[in-house]
Formats: sequence, C-alpha cells, structure tokens
Amino acid sequence: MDLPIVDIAPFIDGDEAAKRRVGRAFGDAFETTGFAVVVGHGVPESLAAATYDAMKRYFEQSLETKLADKAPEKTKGRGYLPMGVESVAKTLNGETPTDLCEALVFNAPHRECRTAKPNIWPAEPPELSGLVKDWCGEILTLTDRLTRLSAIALDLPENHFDPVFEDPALTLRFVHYPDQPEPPAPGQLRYGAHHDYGGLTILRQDQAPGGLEVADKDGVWHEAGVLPGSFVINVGDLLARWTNDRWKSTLHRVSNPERTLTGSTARLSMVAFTAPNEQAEVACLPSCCGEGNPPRYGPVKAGEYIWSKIAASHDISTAA
Ligand SMILES: O=C(O)CCC(=O)C(=O)O
Ligand SMILES: [Fe+2]
Repeated sequence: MDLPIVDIAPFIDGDEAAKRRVGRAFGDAFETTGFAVVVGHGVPESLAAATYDAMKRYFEQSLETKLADKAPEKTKGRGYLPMGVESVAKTLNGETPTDLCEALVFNAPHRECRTAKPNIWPAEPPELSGLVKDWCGEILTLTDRLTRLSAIALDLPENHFDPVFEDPALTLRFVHYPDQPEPPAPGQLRYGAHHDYGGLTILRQDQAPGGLEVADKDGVWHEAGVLPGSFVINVGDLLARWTNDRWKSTLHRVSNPERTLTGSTARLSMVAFTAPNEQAEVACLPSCCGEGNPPRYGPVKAGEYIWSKIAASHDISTAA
C-alpha cells in the first residue's frame, strides 16, 4: 500500500492558504488509510541518528543488565520490557503468542515530577538519558504542530485542541526486534496485529527487513515501506472515537523477516504515543457529527480509556 506522503513544511512556515492545503492532505490521509508519511517535519536528522545509535547500544547489553531497568509493577508504562511479556494482539484476539521484541519506555521526562511513577533511567550508555530528553523535546514540538494541523484538517480553529494539549500525555517507546535465529512459533510476530490506543502515533522506522504492515479495509496486509527521514503517523482509537470514526484507527503489525535472508535483520523503532491530557473529556468533536450523523460513542476520560487498553495487552499470567 502506498501510504500518502504529506510535506508539512508549508504548514510550519507558510501562509493561511498553504496551511489549509497541508491540512486537507493530512485529513484525507486519515480519512482513507488512517496513516500518513510525514516529511518536512523539522526534527533534526542528527538527533534522530544519535538517539537511534544510543538505543542500539542499550539493547546490545546483556539481558541481566537490562533487567535492572525493569519496572517492579506489571505495566508497560516505563522501564525495560523484556521479550515474553507483551502480546499486543491480545487487545483483539485473546490468547496469542508473545511479541518478538523488547522495549525501553519513558513517560515524557518533563512531566516526571507530576506522575506517580518516575522514569527509570539506564546507566549505559551514558549519553542515552540526555538524548531521550532532547528527543522528547523535539517530539513535543512535532506533537504541537500535528495537533494544530489536525484541528485545521478537522475544520476546527487551529487552536481548538490547545486546552487539552497544553500538558499532553506522551509515551516514548523504543523497540528492538532482534534477529530471529530460531523460527517464530506459529502465529508469532515481531508485533502482533493491533490498533494504537490514543491520539496520533509518531513512528520513526529504520530500514531493516521485517517491518510495518497495514491492513486495508478487506483485511489484506500491505507493507508500509520506509521513506528515510520521514515519520509514519497514524490514528489511535481515542482519536477515531473523538472524530466519530471520520479518522480511521487502522489495524497494523510488524512482520517477521524472511527466513532466507542472511546477515542481521534486527530492527529498531522509535515510537511516540501522543494523547491529550489524561483528565481531558473526549466527546465527539463538533465538526464530526450533525444531522444524520449522530455521535456513535459516549464521552470518556482520555487517561482511563487508554489505560484500560494497555492493561488488556499484558500477558498477566506470565508477567513477573
Ligand atoms: O515498530 C513499528 O514499526 C511499529 C510499532 C507499533 O506499531 C507500536 O509500537 O504501536
Ligand atoms: Fe502500533
């Protein structure tokens, strides 16, 4: 599937007409596929590369070292998550094999003082924490841009979402999909079929084989492909609900690499899940309902809605 490519540079530094044009392209992407490949986003390549390299080094450490960064509680909201804990497709299908990935998760560091559970900062490599903080700053700037663009795309004033995105929820998830020396179990994937839960997801992919796949409306899987330097942006369930399904929360997964390949097939993704403030009430947007199109969903509190989905994706029986 060729995901629509949207250059947002004219939104960042263009006039009103340019902003509207970008808004239209952005909105069309989410109304049709639920995904957009965003370029012209302003996030520096050098920082993306440095953060990626530090994460590679983090995951190269021994399992024992990484397990020191595991959160004591059974959640995936922070710290190191080894393989064998998460089974994301459980949110849809009940029992499924665990995903073939390990992850390092952070709450937006600028909110740390206000969250009950502080982040867990790995000791090695030493540059990692500073880079995660810088990366988070850039992702927050991008989130602000995408939120304003979303408002325009949804025929709302540019600042419509300001009150609920003043202190947005943001989770950074760095995911390593290791080489697969042994064949996966039947039905086992790098990351099982799922919908994201929240607002927009911001994904930085690398070019390793065994990558993101997106389901079309007939349930047929298509490779998303990789455009270097871009971000893949997709709509989560909360945002689909907010827009009365005008924007689609599309099923996606990460496939296993072909077994015939030689050399490393390890993949590392840098993912950011954006959402409004946890306390925000999410009820159908005024531009997404009307005569003949009543709201399909009742109001929910953003934080409660997302946490209920996260809890459902854990392998409660085996998680330590
Ligand atoms: O690694 C990827 O390409 C996608 C990961 C993903 O879908 C997720 O973290 O929700
Ligand atoms: Fe996802």
